[in-house]
Amino acid sequence: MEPILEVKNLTRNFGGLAAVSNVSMQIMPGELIGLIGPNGAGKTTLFNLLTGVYEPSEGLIEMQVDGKPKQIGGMKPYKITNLGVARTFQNIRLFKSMTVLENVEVAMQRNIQYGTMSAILRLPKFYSEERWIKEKAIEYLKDVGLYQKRNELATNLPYGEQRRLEIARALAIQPKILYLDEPAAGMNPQETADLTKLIHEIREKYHLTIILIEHDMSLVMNICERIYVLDYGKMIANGNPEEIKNNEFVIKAYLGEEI
Ligand SMILES: Nc1ncnc2c1ncn2[C@@H]1O[C@H](COP(=O)(O)OP(=O)(O)OP(=O)(O)O)[C@@H](O)[C@H]1O
Repeated sequence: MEPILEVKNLTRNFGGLAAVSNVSMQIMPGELIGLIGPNGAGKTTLFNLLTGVYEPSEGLIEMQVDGKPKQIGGMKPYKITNLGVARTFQNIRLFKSMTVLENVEVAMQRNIQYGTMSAILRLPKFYSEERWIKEKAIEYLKDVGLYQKRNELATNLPYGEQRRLEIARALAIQPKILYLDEPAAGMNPQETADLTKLIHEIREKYHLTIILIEHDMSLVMNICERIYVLDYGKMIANGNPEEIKNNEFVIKAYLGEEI
């Protein structure tokens, strides 16, 4: 099997600072990967490179598209989205004055505008685009457990549910790869446990490859099969949770912190 994503010697400089420095990664389809590292290690910058927000200073990002590797480093974000890449953000980005359902519908409409939903072309004529969007949006809301709240304003949802809504919006892109930036931030232990279950469920149902940045180590160690560790822009380790917990470079990088 070929990797769905391969990062080769990726570097991003900001002035004199290499926020991401000579990073390489190989991600297989269906993997659930953790990306960890102390504050300022370069995790968000790496996500921004992978999703087209930043252009690489050096290096390649190759994604498997139609059976061959395509260089996506430096492509516009919407083009990368089109290839089946979705993300959620550290600071939640919902349309707060829209309902929960409308938030997902809007994400789907955008996707259609960009022409990625070829499925819609195969619909019978009487089956309107609008109806199809609504049905799919409802399905995503059911997936994340927000169906009962579909008519509430997004802004009125508790924090943990807003994060779930972000995941529903990301699913509306119909992604192959899903990046989650600190999905458990601000969640209580019960919400975090529910989120863990949700991440597993959506991975199975939609055959996703998931890469998540997370400071909650118990979550990372619990659900990730493999973990990459960044420190000062460099990838210092890569392995399964047990290997990472016992890695001397990782222990040093997190000195004084609980791993
Ligand atoms: N647009 C930018 N311009 C200049 N410096 C930047 C920019 N974005 C990030 N940096 C710097 O790059 C380094 C890595 O930052 P980044 O936000 O990627 O780290 P992080 O691992 O996501 O941190 P955290 O866990 O605190 O979110 C930091 O030193 C940061 O100040």
